Amino acid sequence: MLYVAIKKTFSHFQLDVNFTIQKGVIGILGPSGCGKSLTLQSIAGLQRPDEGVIQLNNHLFFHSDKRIHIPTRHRNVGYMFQHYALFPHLTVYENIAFGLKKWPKKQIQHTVTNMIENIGLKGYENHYPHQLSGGQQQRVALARTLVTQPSILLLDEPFSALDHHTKQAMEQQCFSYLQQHFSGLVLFVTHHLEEAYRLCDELILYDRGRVIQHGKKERVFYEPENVQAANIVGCKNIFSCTFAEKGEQIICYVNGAQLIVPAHKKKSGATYVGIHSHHIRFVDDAIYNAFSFRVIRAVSNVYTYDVTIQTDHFILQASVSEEQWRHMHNKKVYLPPEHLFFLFE
Ligand SMILES: Nc1ncnc2c1ncn2[C@@H]1O[C@H](COP(=O)(O)OP(=O)(O)OP(=O)(O)O)[C@@H](O)[C@H]1O
Repeated sequence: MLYVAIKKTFSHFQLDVNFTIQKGVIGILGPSGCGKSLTLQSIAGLQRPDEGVIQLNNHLFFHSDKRIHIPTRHRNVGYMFQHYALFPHLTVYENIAFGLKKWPKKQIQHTVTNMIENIGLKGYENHYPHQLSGGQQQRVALARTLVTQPSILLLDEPFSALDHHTKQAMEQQCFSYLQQHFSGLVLFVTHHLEEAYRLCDELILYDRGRVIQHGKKERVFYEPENVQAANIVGCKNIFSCTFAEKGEQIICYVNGAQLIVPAHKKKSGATYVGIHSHHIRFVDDAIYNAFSFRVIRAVSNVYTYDVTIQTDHFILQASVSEEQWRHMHNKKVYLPPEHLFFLFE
């Protein structure tokens, strides 16, 4: 269990966050400069908050009222970031063994050899960092972090300096290694939405130094609380609306158009409605939520098209497959009620 409730003020920025996480891989997502790294640095003991509490299991790292601020070396935290430097004059073996100096020699040898095998670098023990690829260096960095058996792992965009292919391979290796060999909490900062969805169990969304939503990843992605949260999880269709309840349904009015939403999705006080671009469908016809449209713009990606379409009432961004793209032109655009969600401002 990790409990974080801290405040830190700089002249131009204020961090004021509060969250508790129990277990698993937790992602922190948010725009640049919203306080993600500052949070990780505070947990690691590299930044001292102005006030608050940080506690990992029974270990109090920081408590401003009690004047407790445990130094980094006594927190048993593994911290890995983008430009994590290996010692250039030490071999792979020596880099990984660096933090174990106080251990018995035999145990060091056993642990480091095992670790090198686990990260797939057997045979590279005597190589120096400059003799390794970026992905291999990052694996050594991860091994060096994990070999000390930290109670929590803090990952601050650790793979973002790698090329796309290496990054994906590293991610997969890293997280399957963690699944098998690491039972502690992992707190993972990323800008990458798909990465966050793939790798994390829970997500914490940040905006301007505050937590704006925290929950299971599916819930955060598919039921964002407010407009800012919807933006962070990549929702491109957000409309100001009013609505009226009618039995099992809600009629939602957007620029004069009516959208039907199931009543259980009601959120009192919400003033926006949203839908993800990949949930938009194209149909021959439907009783409701279907509109004639024209395509304003289409951008071809490797496997999909990002299409901007105009109806009489609103402009929509849809993400469609090549197959859908070929057959959509004589159809109507359809906003499935089950995929619409209400948002607070
Ligand atoms: N030591 C410092 N002195 C002054 N301001 C700081 C310091 N450290 C961080 N900040 C400010 O705190 C804010 C949050 O920084 P932080 O590095 O946590 O952002 P971030 O969310 O990790 O951003 P990014 O995604 O771009 O890495 C920024 O405005 C930054 O300038």
